Amino acid sequence: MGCIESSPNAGEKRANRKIDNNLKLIEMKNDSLIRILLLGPGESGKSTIFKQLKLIQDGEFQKNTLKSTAPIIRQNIINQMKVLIQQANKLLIPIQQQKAVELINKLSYLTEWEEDIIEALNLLWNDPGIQKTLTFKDLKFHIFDSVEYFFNNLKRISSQNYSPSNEDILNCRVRTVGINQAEFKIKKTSFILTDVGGQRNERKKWIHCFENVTSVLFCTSLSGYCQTLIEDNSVNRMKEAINLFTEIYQSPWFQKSSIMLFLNKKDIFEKKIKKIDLSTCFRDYSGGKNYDKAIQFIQDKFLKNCNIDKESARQVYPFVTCAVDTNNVQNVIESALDSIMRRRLKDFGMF
Ligand SMILES: Nc1nc2c(ncn2[C@@H]2O[C@H](COP(=O)(O)OP(=O)(O)OP(=O)(O)O)[C@@H](O)[C@H]2O)c(=O)[nH]1
Ligand SMILES: [Mg+2]
Repeated sequence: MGCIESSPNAGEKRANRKIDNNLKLIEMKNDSLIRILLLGPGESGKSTIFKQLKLIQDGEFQKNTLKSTAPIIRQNIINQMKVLIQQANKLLIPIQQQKAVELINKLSYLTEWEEDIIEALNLLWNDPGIQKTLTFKDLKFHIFDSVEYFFNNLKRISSQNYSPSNEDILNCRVRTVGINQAEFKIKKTSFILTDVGGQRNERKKWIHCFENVTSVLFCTSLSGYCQTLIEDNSVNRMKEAINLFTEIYQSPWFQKSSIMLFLNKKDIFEKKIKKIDLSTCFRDYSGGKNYDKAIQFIQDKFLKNCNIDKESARQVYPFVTCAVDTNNVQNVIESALDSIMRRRLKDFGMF
């Protein structure tokens, strides 16, 4: 007589599923570590996100970071004042404090500031000519986004025992040359994060980090819609970022990677959009100086070349971010990590 095998009851099925899932989890853990690659054009905020993750993980910046960043911040300040002086001359805007101009123009790399330098910087920052020149930033010339932040904190930064605050470090600008990598553990998820230089000449090095990427975190500056590239002042920054994003999305390297789109610098964008219409960049925009409409329009422009409606296509996860705001980055990163983990579980057939 043949033996009829009884089919498993609901309890057994549940138990089997649990074993299956546990095996898949082990397989998934063994598969490889999560690798996240920060990509995007220059000055979009990649390294600021990288710094934020260090801060979120460790709770504070290390002493050697504080020590090495202080002179860079002071150099940022001197260099940006030189830019303002040069642009005032170019725009034929008179500067009253000519002695201060001479002193600042003479300076090269400095680690300490003497009293006369501090005074010259103060006088120049309050000079009507420099303030007038500043109103032409973006439209006529480029200057660091953090220029106002640092000059508004000049008194503290010029003090003798100055040690940078977390905010100072996050606002400090150092162009990335080459590749930086670190391992992080946030919300029990371990991952390797790679930060690269975004300016055009740096992008040649990107290919070295393209293998086995779980997720690409593409950073773009929302405030770039009225700016041109440092590398080529005939190219609009936002248009360059959209082209780059499309290239990354379509690249064969990332066909299995999830893509996070960080529409960054929302704080700067919020102020700028009230003054400069988005139609200066996109003629087909007609939403006026409205923050939400403008963000939606930009997001659609980035996603227009991604096949997000098609079933087979990969998901792009857009986030509107402010990389200098630790709480915002923490929330966004946790949510991005959730999406990455969910996507991995799906890839391993677990839901
Ligand atoms: N206000 C504001 N400033 C930001 C934000 N994100 C970045 N910045 C500033 O923008 C500047 C450029 O940021 P980085 O993180 O150096 O840009 P990056 O993408 O790493 O640039 P590269 O290294 O040249 O590729 C820094 O001074 C940051 O402090 C933001 O959301 N808001
Ligand atoms: Mg960088």
